[in-house]
Amino acid sequence: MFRAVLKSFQSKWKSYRHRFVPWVVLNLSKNEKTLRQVTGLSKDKLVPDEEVSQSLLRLFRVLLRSHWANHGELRAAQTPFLRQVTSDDEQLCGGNLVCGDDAMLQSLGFCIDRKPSTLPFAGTGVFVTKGFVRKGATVAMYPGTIYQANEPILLQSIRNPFVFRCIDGVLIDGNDKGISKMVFRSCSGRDRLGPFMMSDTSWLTDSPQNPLAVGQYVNNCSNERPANVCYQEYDVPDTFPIELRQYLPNVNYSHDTQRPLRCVVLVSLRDITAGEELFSNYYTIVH
Ligand SMILES: C[S@@+](CC[C@H](N)C(=O)[O-])C[C@H]1O[C@@H](n2cnc3c(N)ncnc32)[C@H](O)[C@@H]1O
Repeated sequence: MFRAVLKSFQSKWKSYRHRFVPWVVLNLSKNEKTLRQVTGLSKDKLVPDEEVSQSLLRLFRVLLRSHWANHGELRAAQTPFLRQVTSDDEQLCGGNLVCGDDAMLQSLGFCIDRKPSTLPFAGTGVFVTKGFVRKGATVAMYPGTIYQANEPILLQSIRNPFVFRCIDGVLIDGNDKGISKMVFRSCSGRDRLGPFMMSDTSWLTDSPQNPLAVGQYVNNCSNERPANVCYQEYDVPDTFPIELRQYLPNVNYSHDTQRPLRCVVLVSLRDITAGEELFSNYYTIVH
């Protein structure tokens, strides 16, 4: 009997696409109705990676332009890409600088922010605060340190509800406190390339430079509050401009990782209006 239960648990466990490890263990039998079911890994992507890239590039270009105007030291690091972004955007925006919320509203058509969840005892949640989110939009990013399947995360994972698991065993530690925070800062400092940072550490504060980087605070859906966003893996392509990587809220734990940087984005499952809280699905079963 015990063996049969264990076997069923193991097979269920293996097919989970994303999971917050401690949360799944405690809630495995709850809310079966809210499980997201997909029929194959390739079907799990709601939008193509190219669309995700386009959204990120649109936002990051606006952020870069504002950063450029406010940080004189960047001007010393002129590259053809920087020259092009600043001159293009001057024409597009008529010289008006925007940052934070405004950058998001201008480039994506909506803003998101953290606030107390509408669910009892669920702590902080993430809300659409302005504008309108169309189905299939990139609504948020899941920030944190990336651990490949064979890398040790034991200390950082103790009592940590922000450890997110992808199907290939890659883990993302999105905790913005304690040892997780120290690890992220240290890896981010290590990976800079000349004048360019390869990742953004400001998601560890109350005001992230990249306003999408709050996806770790999105709460799990329930029977009453169905999911309106879902997780989607996004491996940063080699062609992603070096000058814009400073807005990526992820960094590899190991400095010699031989694969593209893993990010996870949250994509809207339907149109979402201002005032709505975002709910994801902590469990996805791949058949
Ligand atoms: C990744 S964190 C999400 C952010 C969290 N709300 C916070 O304020 O830190 C996951 C934790 O949020 C809480 N949570 C998420 N969804 C919930 C729900 N539907 N009801 C109650 N608590 C929830 C659980 O404590 C869970 O371990």
